[in-house]
Amino acid sequence: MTSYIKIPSHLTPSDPQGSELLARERSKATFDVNELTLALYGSEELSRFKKILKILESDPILDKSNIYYMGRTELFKYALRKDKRIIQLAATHKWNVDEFKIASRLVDMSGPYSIHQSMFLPTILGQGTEEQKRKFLNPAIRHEIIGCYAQTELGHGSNVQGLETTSTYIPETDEFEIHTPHLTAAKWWAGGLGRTANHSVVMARLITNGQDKGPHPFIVQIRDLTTHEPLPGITIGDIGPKFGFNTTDNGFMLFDHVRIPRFNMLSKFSKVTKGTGEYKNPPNEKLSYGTMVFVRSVIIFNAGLALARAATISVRYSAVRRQFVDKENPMILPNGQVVETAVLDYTMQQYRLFPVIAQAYAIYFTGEIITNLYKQYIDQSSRGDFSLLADLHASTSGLKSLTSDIAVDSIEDCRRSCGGHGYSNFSGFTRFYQDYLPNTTWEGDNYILTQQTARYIIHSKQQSEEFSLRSNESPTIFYMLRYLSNPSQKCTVISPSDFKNPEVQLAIYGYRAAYLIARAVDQIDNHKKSWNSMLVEINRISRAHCQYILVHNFILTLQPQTSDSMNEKRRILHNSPSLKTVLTSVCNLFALHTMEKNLSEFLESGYLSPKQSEMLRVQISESLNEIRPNAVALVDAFYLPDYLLNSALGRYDGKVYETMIEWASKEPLNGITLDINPYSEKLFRNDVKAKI
Ligand SMILES: CCCCCCCCCCCCCCCCCCCCC/C=C/C(=O)SCCNC(=O)CCNC(=O)[C@H](O)C(C)(C)COP(=O)(O)OP(=O)(O)OC[C@H]1O[C@@H](n2cnc3c(N)ncnc32)[C@H](O)[C@@H]1OP(=O)(O)O
Ligand SMILES: Cc1cc2nc3c(=O)[nH]c(=O)nc-3n(C[C@H](O)[C@H](O)[C@H](O)COP(=O)(O)OP(=O)(O)OC[C@H]3O[C@@H](n4cnc5c(N)ncnc54)[C@H](O)[C@@H]3O)c2cc1C
Repeated sequence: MTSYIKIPSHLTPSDPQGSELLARERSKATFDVNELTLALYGSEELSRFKKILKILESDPILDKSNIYYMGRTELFKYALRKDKRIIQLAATHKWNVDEFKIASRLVDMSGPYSIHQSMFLPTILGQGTEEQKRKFLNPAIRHEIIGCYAQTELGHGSNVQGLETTSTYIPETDEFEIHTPHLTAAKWWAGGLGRTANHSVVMARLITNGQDKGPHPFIVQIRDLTTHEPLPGITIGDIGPKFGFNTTDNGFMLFDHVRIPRFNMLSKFSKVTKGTGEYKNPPNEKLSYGTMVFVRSVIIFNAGLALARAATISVRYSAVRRQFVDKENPMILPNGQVVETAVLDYTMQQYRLFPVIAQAYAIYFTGEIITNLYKQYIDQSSRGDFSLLADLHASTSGLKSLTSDIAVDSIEDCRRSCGGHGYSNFSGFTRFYQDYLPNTTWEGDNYILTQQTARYIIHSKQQSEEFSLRSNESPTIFYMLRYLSNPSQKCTVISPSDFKNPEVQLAIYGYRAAYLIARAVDQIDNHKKSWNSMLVEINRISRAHCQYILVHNFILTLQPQTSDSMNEKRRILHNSPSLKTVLTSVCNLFALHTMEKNLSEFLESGYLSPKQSEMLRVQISESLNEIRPNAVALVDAFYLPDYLLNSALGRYDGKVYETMIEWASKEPLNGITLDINPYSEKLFRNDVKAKI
């Protein structure tokens, strides 16, 4: 890339250098970073990760050095090129789906093919018959056809039952007719639809024999495979500039009585019979919503990665950035020189950043557990057993909502913790934050999804017989019986360090969730409160329940397990006392900091007393001290390479200032000739001049 300004090469940052500061931090760690990385990824995934990183880093098409200076159209073209390149590399190196996912994660830019991979393929895989998979899935995997997922409409997104696009069965020709009856039925937002896709999953109301069977998925070819023009009767466009996600062409689409073969209704679960138009019910009504459950589970895992990334940038930068001399405890170099204090040493900075490290680990572990639960569901459902679906839907909905909310808030907190440089694109936060933001809205708005979780829990509580039955089976609500059976219990903490006891933590979280649930049920059942009037409480219930799950899963991950049930990752963790010690501090911080942030609910239930809440704060401060020497090592363990971070502030080598000035010198604005004379005639084009 061209440098437009020559920077004097003899200048270096004042001592100590960033690399020296980070090296010092790393030397303080009480555990082996490589060991923790292995415990997070496992040896197989880590070696694949390293192999793929090497390929991507050295590929000129996937070079990221220019992207901070690009406008939307240029960025979109870059994203298209990089999407094509990943597909070519996947073919050359024979990557499997997991390797493809690693590459996409490292290249880190949504693109025109992203929704093809994340929603179009999974929908056909999950909802298509074997014949449909042969026809659509195989060419789609080879990217011979490119698809999108068009569910949301201009007038409806959250309310899937309210979708207006129709798909009417025509027995005479054995076809469906897809139609947009109103402007509000225009498909809107579908990623990849605007300029790229030639096929789409279209969620439309199935009408057969005059009966409306509600939204179902259909495969519709939308563009000509040779000319790439929209097919007759279909109007398509890009929806225009957005808050972020501008490397993807989100589109709109209108249908004017477009015919597709009956074969194109994805029919793994429900069918329409040739000629008679008879409708065969699915085994579970909500199976056509299956792609959303899958993507929500991925969003939970991704929230952990997003937090890890935000924490890595801000913790490393805070170790390099120095401001003021802390007179009571000055930073002294080996040569005796007193220097300004690293901002990471200020307790306020620690209080802002270390909980983000803890959130990343907590959500990462729950993400793994949910991914496994999803796999278990897929396995069982392939044998016709859908019993896990209700619980999976409830937990993925609430956790998707909670974890993406946490991530959005913490990414912004981390950005702000980097001061002014956090506002520069070179921080690595700008597009990362903008592109992460829609996770709180897509795949179900976060407030709406909490209603799904709370309703499942409330129903379970209302039907107490079924509740005790379900609570034995359900991995997510078993705690409630224990606390509901004895509502006058009190928290046993008598000194701050008692808060470190996992049993105590679980009891506090369990009691608070059970209390909120019981109170809401009382309001609904005995005071006849409407659902709408209870929405704020309902949101609280889902959050309380999901926070319990996060804490429970973290504790579970650290508990000794039988060696049979342990995979390689857990074995590494359990065989290393130093890893367990540091992660126990991280787990405590997560549980206690989250408690403090929601303190009013814990106090209100009467389980925790004001005196105990004071002790809680003392213990949080203690946990921050425990984590301090390991802060940089804990983020290093996430193993997020510079190629992914693309951040001047979060570089592994700490060369923050050298990179800032080098990247600034490449700003194209520095290279253009400007006429700054306010009276210059050249400012106006002739047509504009004529109007003056
Ligand atoms: C080399 C190989 C190359 C190949 C490469 C492959 C690479 C693969 C890579 C894959 C990687 C994946 C990565 C993913 C990354 C993530 C990026 C994602 C990008 C996403 C872009 C955005 C897309 C979208 O947003 S699509 C649109 C999403 N829309 C929504 O989510 C709408 C939200 N609304 C709803 O879901 C519903 O309307 C709802 C749930 C709010 C209400 O539904 P309802 O029908 O009105 O139902 P209700 O009356 O409330 O409930 C009735 C009953 O049904 C239960 N229920 C509801 N939903 C479900 C469900 N989904 N599943 C199961 N059960 C459900 C509900 O609980 C009720 O039950 P009962 O109470 O028992 O009656
Ligand atoms: C970047 C991006 C990419 C997307 N990609 C796709 C895609 O590829 N395919 C696709 O089909 N869709 C896509 N979407 C659409 C997305 O799924 C919807 O925007 C999302 O489901 C929210 O629906 P909505 O826009 O209708 O919000 P609305 O439901 O209109 O929400 C507006 C407000 O009303 C509140 N609200 C609504 N109903 C209730 C209620 N019952 N109780 C309480 N509060 C309520 C919500 O909380 C929210 O605050 C994408 C969206 C974005 C931003």
